[in-house]
Amino acid sequence: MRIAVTGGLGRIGRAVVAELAGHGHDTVRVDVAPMRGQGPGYRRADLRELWQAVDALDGADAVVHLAATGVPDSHTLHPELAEGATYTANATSTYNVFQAAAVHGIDRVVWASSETVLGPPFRIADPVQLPLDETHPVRPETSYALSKAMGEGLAHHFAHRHGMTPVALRFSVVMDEEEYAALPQYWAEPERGRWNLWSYVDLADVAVSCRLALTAELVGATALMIAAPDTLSDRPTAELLDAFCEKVPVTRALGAFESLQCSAKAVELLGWRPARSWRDAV
Ligand SMILES: NC(=O)C1=CN([C@@H]2O[C@H](COP(=O)(O)OP(=O)(O)OC[C@H]3O[C@@H](n4cnc5c(N)ncnc54)[C@H](O)[C@@H]3O)[C@@H](O)[C@H]2O)C=CC1
Ligand SMILES: O=C(O)[C@H]1OC(=O)[C@H](O)[C@@H](O)[C@@H]1O
Repeated sequence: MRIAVTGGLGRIGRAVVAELAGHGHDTVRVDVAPMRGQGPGYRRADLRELWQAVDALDGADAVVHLAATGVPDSHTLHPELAEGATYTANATSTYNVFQAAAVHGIDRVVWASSETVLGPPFRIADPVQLPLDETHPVRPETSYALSKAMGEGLAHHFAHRHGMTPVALRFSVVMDEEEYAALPQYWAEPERGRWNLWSYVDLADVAVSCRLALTAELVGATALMIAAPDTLSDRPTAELLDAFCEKVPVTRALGAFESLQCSAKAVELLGWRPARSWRDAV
């Protein structure tokens, strides 16, 4: 397959391009950032412009859409303005990518949503229930999360109107070996991980989830949690729940260090088997 990878020069994009190339796919990196030695594997495009998205996806059989931004609040005295810029950039780019896919008759757009659509950092409200899974209400607390939730809404429209089968992958915080080495320094302050329930996902496993989502047999728009099966913490999950989530209902028995973000649906629908844990590296 010939696959356009938006945000292909970014951190996850580079891993996805390598994963797809390793499985015999042709890739085109679509990015607003310039790439030295531009060639057939790269198209520069600012996806906030529809015509640029349409040009960039010409000739692709499928899309992995990773391009997004989080504008730092410190860019302005009024953080609401930075929030608006983040929302507009991401919601518009995601609309444009879906619309460009419709123009070219591309059915499968695999794209980066986020764990944050379900409420992290949980400053406004606690989770409704744990572990988090696809049955939890979508309750974004930030404009970045709102832009991802809007993308999930757009995906349903494009599935309904054009028969597309978009797959939203709700990545947890993406980490790699370098970051695993730094983890022990946070163990004295377990409260720091509460904002996303001590969850993470390995970069290489994320790349595999994108590849599998390109060919999984799915109907309509799908959204899937993508998190490692274990927590980032050295403390058992039951202890974390007692200490930091005592008021949140827990819907089932959990393993000793089991994640509070459940990816069982991705395991079932994609055949995704997250293979890498910080516990093997530290
Ligand atoms: N890194 C993480 O922990 C998580 C990331 N995500 C999502 O995964 C995706 C990829 O994330 P990363 O690789 O970490 O980000 P990154 O910042 O390393 O890469 C994003 C890429 O998108 C490009 N880009 C931004 N705006 C663009 C535009 N208007 N047109 C074309 N290209 C544009 C950037 O130049 C960059 O190369 C993003 O959608 C992000 O929201 C979701 C959950 C967790
Ligand atoms: O890129 C980031 O840092 C953020 O991206 C996301 O969408 C993750 O879900 C969030 O928890 C990360 O903090």
